[in-house]
Amino acid sequence: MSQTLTEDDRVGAPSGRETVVQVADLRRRYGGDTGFEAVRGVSFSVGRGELFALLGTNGAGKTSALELIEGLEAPSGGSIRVFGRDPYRERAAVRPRTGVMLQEGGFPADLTVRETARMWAGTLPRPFPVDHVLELVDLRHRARTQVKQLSGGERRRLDLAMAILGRPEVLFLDEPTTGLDPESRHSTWQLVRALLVDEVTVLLTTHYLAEAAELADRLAIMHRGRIVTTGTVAEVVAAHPARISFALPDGLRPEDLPALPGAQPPPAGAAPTSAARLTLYTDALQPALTTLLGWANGRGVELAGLDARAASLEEAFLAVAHTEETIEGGRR
Ligand SMILES: Nc1ncnc2c1ncn2[C@@H]1O[C@H](COP(=O)(O)OP(=O)(O)OP(=O)(O)O)[C@@H](O)[C@H]1O
Repeated sequence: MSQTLTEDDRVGAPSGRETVVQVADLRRRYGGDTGFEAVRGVSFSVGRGELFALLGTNGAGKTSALELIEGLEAPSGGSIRVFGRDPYRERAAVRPRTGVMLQEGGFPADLTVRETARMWAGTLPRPFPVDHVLELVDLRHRARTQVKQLSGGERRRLDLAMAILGRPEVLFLDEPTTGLDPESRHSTWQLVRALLVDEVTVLLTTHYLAEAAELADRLAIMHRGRIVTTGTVAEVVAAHPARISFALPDGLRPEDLPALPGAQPPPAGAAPTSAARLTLYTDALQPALTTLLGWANGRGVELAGLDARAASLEEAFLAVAHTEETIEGGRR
């Protein structure tokens, strides 16, 4: 059942770019009408040349949503448009313009890397030269190696090569750097950045928050089938309190400290603070720090190991993972 997009849904991506992917109230139910609903009303849009990251706890519904947007299945509710078309019903028109990197590539194990790439290139209307793509993912030196002899990380890079071989305008990357060593992960990020410069639109799922922080123009954090929070990395992080931690000077108790501006309780999922090292939370970091340092200077005490920082994406993620409350359909 497909739901019609409202006028509001048709507006461009928040960045002001042309909207390439538009998802409205997307739903996916496994096992018929009474089965489990893995995606429960997800809405977002992605502009041309933008990278949108779908983050979430295990089983949050990221892959289930991504597969629908790739056009592999029809949604049980809601609507998807890729280049203004339905990726499932109009698959023949949409598929040649997309590149898909699934969690498991599943290429024949007995073929070599180059044979695999040539075979795949043969199915595409205007592929890049095979060796150029193998070079991009640093597999040229493995071109004569059978797929079954590749390491896990090399297979992942072959999956990426196959996803970009057809010069896609939209690229779906489902956990593209899982199993890659740090160097390969960084080269994959560089490659993705180069694709973004070329105006390729990317939808990414990842468990590496650093990857999302590095690459994403905007992101959504999913939990139990819904988007709980969405925005740029800075927007998502700004909704969570900053942290100040230090060793409590000898002879002082937490009650002796001044009241800090914007003081907040510890967020859900925060590590417990120890008696020796105090951690305080505030949504007004600069005034809180000024108050604390003024107090310490006035008393002539040193706050050993003082550390003050804005919330990280990881803290925002942990808070989401611990919350039961969700915003229906997400914010845009
Ligand atoms: N074919 C299926 N039949 C029934 N339930 C399924 C099926 N595929 C996935 N699910 C369920 O749907 C939910 C969402 O799974 P999905 O793989 O989309 O989550 P995810 O966010 O991608 O998780 P992960 O981070 O672990 O990859 C899970 O509870 C999962 O068990």
